[in-house]
Amino acid sequence: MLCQVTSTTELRRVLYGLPGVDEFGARARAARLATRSVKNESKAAAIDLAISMVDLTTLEGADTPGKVRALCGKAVHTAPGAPTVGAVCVYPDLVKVAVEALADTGVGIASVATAFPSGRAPLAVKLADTRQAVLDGATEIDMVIDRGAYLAGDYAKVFDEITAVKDACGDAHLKVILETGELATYDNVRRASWLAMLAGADFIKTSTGKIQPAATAPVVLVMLEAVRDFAAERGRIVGVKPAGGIRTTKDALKMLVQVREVAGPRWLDPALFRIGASSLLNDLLMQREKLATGVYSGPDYFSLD
Ligand SMILES: O=C[C@H](O)COP(=O)(O)O
Repeated sequence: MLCQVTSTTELRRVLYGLPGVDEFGARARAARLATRSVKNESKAAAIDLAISMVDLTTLEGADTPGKVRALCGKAVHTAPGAPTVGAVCVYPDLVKVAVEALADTGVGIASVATAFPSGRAPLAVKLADTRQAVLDGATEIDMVIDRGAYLAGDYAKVFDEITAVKDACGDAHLKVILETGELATYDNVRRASWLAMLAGADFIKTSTGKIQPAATAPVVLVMLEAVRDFAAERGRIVGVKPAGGIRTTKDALKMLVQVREVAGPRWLDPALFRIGASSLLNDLLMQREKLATGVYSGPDYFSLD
């Protein structure tokens, strides 16, 4: 089975051949799944799984080396007996700081190369940004697609950019951010998911966290369907990363239910599902503590996200 397409004509044929998304159906199914709760006896394991899936993120203009070091400390020392997070996610110029702070911890180092968050830069600049981040030690690259080109129907340009960035990644994993809040329709979300996967994405990611709406339940559902169908039709497993506005344990656990029910249990693994979040970890740790001791320790007990 072919994972990738070999011509622009084939790319358009595959993308236009995708069935349209039943918007009402997607919203209704997402809402139905959101009413399902994780059973109490499985909750502790689900919270630990969610912790291991967090891409602990700081993407502010005011980020400092000290802030990144503190974030890395938190990524590793979550709570006694708790797993580390999946990765920290930082701007490219702070990758070296994270590499030093996370040496020998097994925590991934993700970086938002490619002129994040707008993606508005010449390809050569995006490739240089990517290569430098990888050279500095990033193990995962979160690239943004060119939404302008996508919305203008120039799928070949978006495809070529993703394949070029994938090439520049070398051994680093590539997460492709669709910025679904700017794609306007669920059909676009499905088509952009397929485009990214055909171009070689290791993960498809909803959002930069800078645009609303971000990781809504129906959008995540459409993307989970896309990776499931892509695996069935093309034989390659691609991960999913919702990001943006995910702040509570309740939201994270609802996502795990969606993952299991829509994509399948195989995706309940940090190698295939991540949650990009700047302020989710504390709530996961608080709920974990509450489950173990019966009492809330309060937000002051934990360092700030
Ligand atoms: O990639 C991750 C996002 O930037 C995080 O967004 P957030 O600050 O809303 O959690």
